[in-house]
Amino acid sequence: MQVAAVIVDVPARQTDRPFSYVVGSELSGKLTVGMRVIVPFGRGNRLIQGFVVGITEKPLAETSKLKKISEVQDLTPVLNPEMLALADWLAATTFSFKISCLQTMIPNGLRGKSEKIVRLLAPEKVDQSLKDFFGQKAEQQLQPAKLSAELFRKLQQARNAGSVELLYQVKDQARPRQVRVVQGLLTTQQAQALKKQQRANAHQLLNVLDFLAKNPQITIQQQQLEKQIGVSAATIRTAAAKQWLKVDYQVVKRSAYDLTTISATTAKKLTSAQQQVYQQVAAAIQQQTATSFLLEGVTGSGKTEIYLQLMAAALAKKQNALLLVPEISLTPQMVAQVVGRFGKQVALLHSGLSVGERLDEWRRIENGSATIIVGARSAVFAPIKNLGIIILDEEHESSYAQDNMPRYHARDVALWRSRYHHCPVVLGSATPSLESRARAQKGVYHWLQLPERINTRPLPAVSLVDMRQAAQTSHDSDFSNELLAAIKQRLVKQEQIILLLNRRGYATFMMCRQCGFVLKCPNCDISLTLHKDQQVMKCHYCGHEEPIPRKCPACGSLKIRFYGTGTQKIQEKLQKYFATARILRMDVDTTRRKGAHQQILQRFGRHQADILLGTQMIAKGLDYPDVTLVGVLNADTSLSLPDFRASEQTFQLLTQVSGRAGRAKKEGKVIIQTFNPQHYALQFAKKQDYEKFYAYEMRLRHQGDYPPYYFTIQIAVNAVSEPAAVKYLFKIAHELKQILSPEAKLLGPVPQMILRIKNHYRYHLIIKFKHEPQLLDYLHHLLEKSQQQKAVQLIIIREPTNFM
Ligand SMILES: Nc1ncnc2c1ncn2[C@@H]1O[C@H](COP(=O)(O)OP(=O)(O)OP(=O)(O)O)[C@@H](O)[C@H]1O
Ligand SMILES: [Zn+2]
Ligand SMILES: [Zn+2]
Repeated sequence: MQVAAVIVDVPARQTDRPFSYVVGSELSGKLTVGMRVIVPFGRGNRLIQGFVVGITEKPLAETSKLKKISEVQDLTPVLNPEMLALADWLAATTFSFKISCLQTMIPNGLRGKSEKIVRLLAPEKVDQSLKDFFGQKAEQQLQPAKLSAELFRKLQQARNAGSVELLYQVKDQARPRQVRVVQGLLTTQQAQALKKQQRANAHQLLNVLDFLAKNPQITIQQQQLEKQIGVSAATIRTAAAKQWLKVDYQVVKRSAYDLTTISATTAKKLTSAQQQVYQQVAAAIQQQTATSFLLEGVTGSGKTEIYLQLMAAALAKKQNALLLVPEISLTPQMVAQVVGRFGKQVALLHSGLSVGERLDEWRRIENGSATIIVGARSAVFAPIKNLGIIILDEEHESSYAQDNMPRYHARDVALWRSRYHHCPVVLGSATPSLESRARAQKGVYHWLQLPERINTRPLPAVSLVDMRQAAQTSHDSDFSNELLAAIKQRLVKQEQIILLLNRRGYATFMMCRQCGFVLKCPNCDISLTLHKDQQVMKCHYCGHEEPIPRKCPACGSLKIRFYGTGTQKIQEKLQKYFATARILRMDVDTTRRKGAHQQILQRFGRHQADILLGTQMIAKGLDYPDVTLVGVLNADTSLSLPDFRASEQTFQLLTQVSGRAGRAKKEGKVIIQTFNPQHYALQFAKKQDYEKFYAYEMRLRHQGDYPPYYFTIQIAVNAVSEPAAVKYLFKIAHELKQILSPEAKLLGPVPQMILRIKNHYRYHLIIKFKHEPQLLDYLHHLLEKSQQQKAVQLIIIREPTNFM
């Protein structure tokens, strides 16, 4: 008898292991490892999705108590052996549930959503309200939240009485896309005859019939007919009923990009500096060695062109290539470059795609019709076979680390896959993370450098404006006179400007000047941000919204003020200063709509706007020749965070955004406004001197026993009850003290920077260590035991991106 080991879709500690199911004879030969199945689970035998991770033969006697697989969802496995092995590794190293790892590897569209269905068994036994609920149908989807309490109670009673049955159904979230196509059934004469008889009274319909008759071979999308000839769907229905035309369905592939708008590009002749870098990596592609390269190249040094030619080298060997970019660098420019070079063999995976588009791209990768894959973090799991090279651009970006389970870093996964495929990895950045740079220095990574811009273009001159002094001469606390003058100058010369302000919204908090009251989120310990365009106060942590108060909620005074500055307010001010300037704003609020992000950048790229104002979204990857001024309104936002990486991230952000200026013929200039002009991160950013920054920061990290000198693990607990969280974490701290060696350091337990989010209290501790052979076992054991802690959530994060 065949028995399958199945990881079920119940993300919990208790169920984090394979369950055994009998493979019925009807499935024998059809089921293989890596397929999705539907299985009954638990006492109620509800149907849920699972992944087959093993199949064995067992004597019949041993299988009598086992449940049977209900359904197989795939004809071919969705997870190949590489992905299954990767999931094992990922679950173990990131303290994650196996099911979470498996699901991360497949597109959302294939993640089965379990639906509750109620079926009416005995219509004669139920009352009118239930009959109305079912209407003409025998089955209805059950969404308790959408039912009245009364109706829900009646359904339960009917279920107990046996007149209604409760079922579970698992469905893929996306299906192949189908469109309606139309084909004519009349000859030209027949269509003309109808016209004469005026039988078809609608003028447009006659045109349609005429068109179809003249093109007997054509099947045309109904939507297209509706748009081009202006015929309505109803008219087409009528015509179909009269057998004048035929309406059918056709499966079409959704596309992640529009090939018609992208022009082909050819390889540039590499400069000798580029050539040197290229040759070393190309040699590793040829020899199929899993070498890891750190490519440290200043902004505008031509890293992208090297990536493109390395991918071409892999293709020439009949191998495939993976290019990872931070979400926000997936700009129209990047897409145009890669698609322009490689055409329709490119697959794109990014969050702007619909569930269906993503699924179609994934299928193209899986069946080998896409050979070049470009995508953000999760694309590191793309089911590419025969990888020839992996490139991770802007490797220092924190968006490569996922902050919910599985808490993986795309860089680590890329390194794992490179070993699996025996192919090189290139980690590229103008400002590498300290970790990567330290590894390069130790020889763990092969270190490649591009110290100059293409054509020895100079890096832009950077000046710091001390906002403490500026306040004495400028009336505006957001804009110094220098910055305003520089903007004006560029506008006159019809050059472009990029402005960075790392805060969205209008004003960051509301305070009462009478009593000092600050309006906070009811669910989180954080003040609410004013969003003027939507006329609400918003919490940026939980999404809570409430009306803008007209008087103080505490004392009733009318003397309330909105303080702090967000992108909306800056946009308003800019427009006042420069009435005719065309300003684009790019932040979470303006890019929510699908494709909005692309549209904004396209308009800016075509020079249909003068100023691009935005949050850190605008800092990376942009390459526009007319941008000659970059302004940073408040460089201190990220500097003031209580985190050991605050300086590093500030330096990286400032260097990246500065690098947008003066990339072509015209000289670039950067103005950074700050209240901390003496801070080393700002001083080194001013000089754009990564080397000095690195040396200085490493010294501090060494003194403070921080990464990359120490490994770190964060243990966080969340609970509705604050004492429960505290008590649990102190118990863990106590146990840790018993097992850790004197060399290891324990920070905390302390409250996290924001103590309460979504009504959960958050405490954490940090372990810094070099070599603790017992620690990982203890942590796995701790997670195992944590299932008894129902009211407290335990989260273990290896190498957290911050200590907040
Ligand atoms: N070999 C070459 N000859 C001529 N122009 C080149 C060459 N290589 C790159 N360029 C051009 O130089 C500019 C900068 O290159 P690119 O955008 O690749 O830099 P980058 O290193 O990726 O920069 P960043 O880190 O700032 O994104 C681009 O406009 C690119 O087209
Ligand atoms: Zn008040
Ligand atoms: Zn909130």
